[in-house]
Amino acid sequence: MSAPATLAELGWRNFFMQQLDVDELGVLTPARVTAVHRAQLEVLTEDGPREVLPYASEDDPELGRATVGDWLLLTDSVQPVRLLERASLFKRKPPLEGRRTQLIAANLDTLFVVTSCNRDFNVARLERYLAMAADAEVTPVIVLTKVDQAEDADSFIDQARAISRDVQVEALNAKDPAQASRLLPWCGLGQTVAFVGSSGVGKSTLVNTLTDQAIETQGIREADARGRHTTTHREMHRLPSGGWLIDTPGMRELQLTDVQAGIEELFGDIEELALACKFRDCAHESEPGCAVRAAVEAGALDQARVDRWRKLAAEEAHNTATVAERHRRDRAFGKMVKDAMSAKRRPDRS
Ligand SMILES: Nc1nc2c(ncn2[C@@H]2O[C@H](COP(=O)(O)OP(=O)(O)OP(=O)(O)O)[C@@H](O)[C@H]2O)c(=O)[nH]1
Ligand SMILES: [Zn+2]
Repeated sequence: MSAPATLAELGWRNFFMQQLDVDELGVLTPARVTAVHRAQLEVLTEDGPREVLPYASEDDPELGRATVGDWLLLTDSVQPVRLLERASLFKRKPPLEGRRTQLIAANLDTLFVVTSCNRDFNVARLERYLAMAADAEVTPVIVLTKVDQAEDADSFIDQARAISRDVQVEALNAKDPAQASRLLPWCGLGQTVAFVGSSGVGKSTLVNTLTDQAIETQGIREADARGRHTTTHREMHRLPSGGWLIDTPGMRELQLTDVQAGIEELFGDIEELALACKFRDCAHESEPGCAVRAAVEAGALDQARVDRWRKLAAEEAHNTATVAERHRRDRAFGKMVKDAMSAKRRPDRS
């Protein structure tokens, strides 16, 4: 797995090549970012892995920061020369005003949107994922897992197909290598993919089946030069089929992003109705003066849509809380590191 890869194997293509001047061609080394840390980036070049300093373009400090999947141009120095324009980018607006946009992953080719043929299946959520993929300029593929456990897998497949004619749907048993291999056409040489979907839908199972090796949730164990297994921080992993899997916390949280905007867009009519409920904290169940229930009873509103809206809104409330909580913890940790670093640096300054 740590054997050097050619540029093409790393995902290099004309789109990136064209961004180099003739005089840069022989001099600068293209490098793909495989992990982002506070103080350094892990990259892969044709000659193997390297560590360089984080990079931010002066022209665009907001979006011009190198993230996982990005292409950088290097000299022998640890300071990258330039960030190449991206073919695609997953980013996320910060939940708080004034904070920087979070860059999640760059230069993905395919986003596998995974859901199961069971209660996880949710058309609205799928639509939201597809919208995110479109926004990032990445091709989405809907993957329906657990067909082996569903009595009526066809009805899920039909519903998924009905969402968009432009989106391919693959229905499979994630545990069966022969069926999982139907995703291989998207995971070929130099292709970069990622999996998104709720917890428990079979993302790890699919990756395991595709890589035919045990992958721990915390990190992928890769053999080092001596054949020892070491857990690396790498966030971009090579698949045996020649593709690259991007697996980062940000990617895993993608489902939670900008959900509020999505809910407003998909269920704006219901949210508006809810404003007319007698009680501000109306659960739209048995409260008197519930405008939402009244609309359902009058046949103006579909109960199934109301249920979907309530489930999504509840999920969003839960997720926002957990993300906010995690960010609080991250910030506390970040501060601790910063304090420790400045304590170490202080003697040199004086
Ligand atoms: N029978 C069957 N079981 C499946 C299938 N896909 C996943 N499972 C099982 O469902 C459970 C959850 O699968 P995971 O692969 O851990 O789900 P995940 O999406 O990675 O979940 P998180 O790591 O929490 O995000 C495991 O016990 C799998 O064995 C499938 O297609 N068929
Ligand atoms: Zn109500």
